[in-house]
Amino acid sequence: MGAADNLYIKIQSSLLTQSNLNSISFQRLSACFTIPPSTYIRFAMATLNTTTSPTPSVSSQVSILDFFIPGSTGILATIELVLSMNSYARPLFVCMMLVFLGRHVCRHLWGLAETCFASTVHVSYSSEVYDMVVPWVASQPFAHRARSSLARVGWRRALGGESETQKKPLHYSPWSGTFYFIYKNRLLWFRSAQKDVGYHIEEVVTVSSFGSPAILKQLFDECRNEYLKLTKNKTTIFEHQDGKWKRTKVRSIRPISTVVMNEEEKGGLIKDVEGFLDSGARMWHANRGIPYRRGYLLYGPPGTGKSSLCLSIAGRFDLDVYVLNISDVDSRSLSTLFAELPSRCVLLLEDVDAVGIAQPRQTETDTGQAEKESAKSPQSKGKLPLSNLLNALDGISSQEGRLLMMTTNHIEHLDPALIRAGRADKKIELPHADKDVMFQLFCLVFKQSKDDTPDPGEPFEDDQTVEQHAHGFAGKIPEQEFSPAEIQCFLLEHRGSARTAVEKVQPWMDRTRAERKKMKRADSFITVSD
Ligand SMILES: Nc1ncnc2c1ncn2[C@@H]1O[C@H](COP(=O)(O)OP(=O)(O)OP(=O)(O)O)[C@@H](O)[C@H]1O
Repeated sequence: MGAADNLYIKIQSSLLTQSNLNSISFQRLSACFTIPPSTYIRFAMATLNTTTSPTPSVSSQVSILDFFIPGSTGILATIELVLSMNSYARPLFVCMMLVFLGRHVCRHLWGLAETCFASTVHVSYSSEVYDMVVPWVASQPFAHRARSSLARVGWRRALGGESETQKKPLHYSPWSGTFYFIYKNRLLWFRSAQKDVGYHIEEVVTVSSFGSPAILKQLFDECRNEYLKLTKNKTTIFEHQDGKWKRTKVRSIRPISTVVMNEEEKGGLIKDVEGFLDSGARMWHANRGIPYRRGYLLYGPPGTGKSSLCLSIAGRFDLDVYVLNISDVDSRSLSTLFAELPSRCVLLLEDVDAVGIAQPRQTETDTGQAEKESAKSPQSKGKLPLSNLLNALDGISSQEGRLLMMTTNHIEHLDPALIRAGRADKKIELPHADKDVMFQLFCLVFKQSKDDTPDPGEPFEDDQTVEQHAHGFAGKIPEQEFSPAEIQCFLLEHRGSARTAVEKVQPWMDRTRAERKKMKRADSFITVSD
């Protein structure tokens, strides 16, 4: 048995003679020497069998010392171990200890220098700044060399910076660690970490540098410019997750000319929005004490272009769209979400007649009572009291300068308070297609645009021919029977030939009517059996 083994036995025997102090010392010592506990126990048992002296040894005093100065047993044991080593092992051991201690000292010194001299910018995952900074970081050479990274699918596509043809492209960003890089001749470092934000763990990234934060601001400006370049001519859509807005999609702007509707109504709407977003409008409203907000209600049957119109308006005026899903939000997150809206944006409430708002309506001031009742009633479970929504729409926390767009298929089901003037300043109906809408939809699909690649298998039809067919097409379909979505769907099936589309329209109408009848019958069957 070597000297080191003797030492374990000596110390261990003393540890076992102590009462509850022993377990503490035992663990510390075994951790210090990285000896498996089983080996330790074997030595200890052997010692117990041979050492029967009832008087406390020097080692037992060492164990008591450990109680007062934690870790002292380990240090003393290490010293004793080093002294007992042979001439080759000792320098090796000392070197290892020096490296180990050196690393600790360096880490502490670096931490101290960071605390005293470094500037840091923190960015949380839920912030839009994250989408500006992390893609920039991921595109840097140091990120490609990072040995620890996080892989994601379709991340830059969501930013609009990638062709849609790639299937599930993978993207990597540095993850879990400190990544140093040089930016404008300055040393910067990037870190990512998980932070507990109360109800969930959120990723937070930081970028730091020594000295003034000016260099970090330059970097963040660059990231922002890149982001704006990527999202130029795009409409960014935000949805809420865990009570926070999160960018979910970036779509190409839909030109307003592609939304086919009554031209007078469309022109009126564009003019109204233009006037509202005018540079002097905010001051004009403030001077007159009128809340600087505007609301629109778009109503009509499904597939008549309500959502398309909202998106086109947002694209036309370079506004982001914030989609509020009423059935998925409680009163508390509702006010946070409203407070966090930017000053110029479209707030979209789709299908406001659908589930999600608890009825009957409470008085607007009685919000607490309303919430209690909505929680009690099984039917309204998960529903938001209407009073809360109304308060959020024009309460003090509601952001000025936002455009509210509400869509519904059933205007008759809406509470008058929700669509009163001031909340819905303009009400626009999008009905089923009339002759003009059919004509325009036909031209939209069949007229050649400069970006089209002609299909060599199909005969070329010039604009005049297409218009002639369009008149024929509109003449065959009765007004107010089919939605623009249905007509568009049919036209796309025959997009190779305008002539064929006109020829096939009658069988299509018969088929669609038969399908509707079938669905109605199935619907009434379900209702009766309910
Ligand atoms: N007026 C229209 N002009 C051009 N395209 C339209 C029009 N109406 C519908 N469409 C097309 O039909 C599809 C569905 O349209 P959209 O979602 O805007 O209808 P909606 O009225 O919002 O429907 P829903 O009430 O079911 O939400 C889209 O692809 C859109 O391009």
